[in-house]
Amino acid sequence: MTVTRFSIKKPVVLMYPPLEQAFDEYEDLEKSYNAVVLKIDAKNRQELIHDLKNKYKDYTINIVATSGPLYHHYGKFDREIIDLLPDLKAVCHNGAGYDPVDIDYLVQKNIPLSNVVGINDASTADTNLFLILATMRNYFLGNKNIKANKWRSGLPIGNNPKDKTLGILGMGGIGKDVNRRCKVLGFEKIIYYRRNQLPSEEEEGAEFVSLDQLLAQSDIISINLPLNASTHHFLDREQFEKMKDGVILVNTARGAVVNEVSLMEYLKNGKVKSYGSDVWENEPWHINEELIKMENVVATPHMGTWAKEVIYDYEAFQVKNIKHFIQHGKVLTIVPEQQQNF
Ligand SMILES: O=CC(=O)O
Repeated sequence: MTVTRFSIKKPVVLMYPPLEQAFDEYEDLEKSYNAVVLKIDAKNRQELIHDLKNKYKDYTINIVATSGPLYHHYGKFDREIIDLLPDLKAVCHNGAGYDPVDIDYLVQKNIPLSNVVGINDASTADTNLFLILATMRNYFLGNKNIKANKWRSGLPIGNNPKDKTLGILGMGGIGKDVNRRCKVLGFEKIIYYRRNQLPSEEEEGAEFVSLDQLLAQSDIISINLPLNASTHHFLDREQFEKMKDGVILVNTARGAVVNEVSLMEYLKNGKVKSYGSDVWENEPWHINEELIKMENVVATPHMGTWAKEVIYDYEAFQVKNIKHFIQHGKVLTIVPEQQQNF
């Protein structure tokens, strides 16, 4: 297939690495959409800035394909980088959470940003479920014990979901999938908090409560809020004080939704019994080592979407957004901050 009616005649797509799976989709972008795909190979932010000023200076880069790992290599896709791209018309992010991109600056510049919607829900909820069970039943300590030839010696006894209340903080796509999975585990009650109550068919049996009620009633709190300016350190001392003694926290959202320094105090004094998390403030290179090494912390390195099928679908979805923009001058899944403008 050759697409002929472009709203951008000679699209140039700058790609932040790494491409893991959907090579065929990117090839099609080059073949059928007449696009030039530039794959960044800079080793760090300084090199990237140097390349944008020199190696790529003669390209009219219209679209940038960003990804979570870009942040690991180059830091935020922010004003400093965006200002080096005078022909930029759209940014298509390969991820549901787009905190590695400076959305405020894109809003100011009227440049649309798309993210990936829906694809990561089930896979992240699976990780959530793993962390809930690992923390409630101490499977992670059991794993350590048996490898040290200690069987159950010194292994604290776990708890079942029976008689327990699970609180889901943030009931978007992932929160809803957590609810579906946890319903079969036999919790006494599943409650949730979000800005607005969901229609009952989307609640699927979970009960809408206020934030304070959720903090006070939950035995396990599942954190499923996106990270943005209003959710940064959403859980801090004030909220920990309102929780039940011995509460368990599980986080597959973003590390910085929790103030990790305060959390450590509450993990040490036992108010928080354990913390299961896939996400960390300042991941991946500057995570709080003291926190991840604590006995009552189950830590995984952001594996919520780390499944071959999800990565392929993410990349293919990103390409779909790019193609749509090339053809129609619009992205398919504009982020909430820009929904009124595009
Ligand atoms: O963390 C995963 C994502 O934002 O897609």
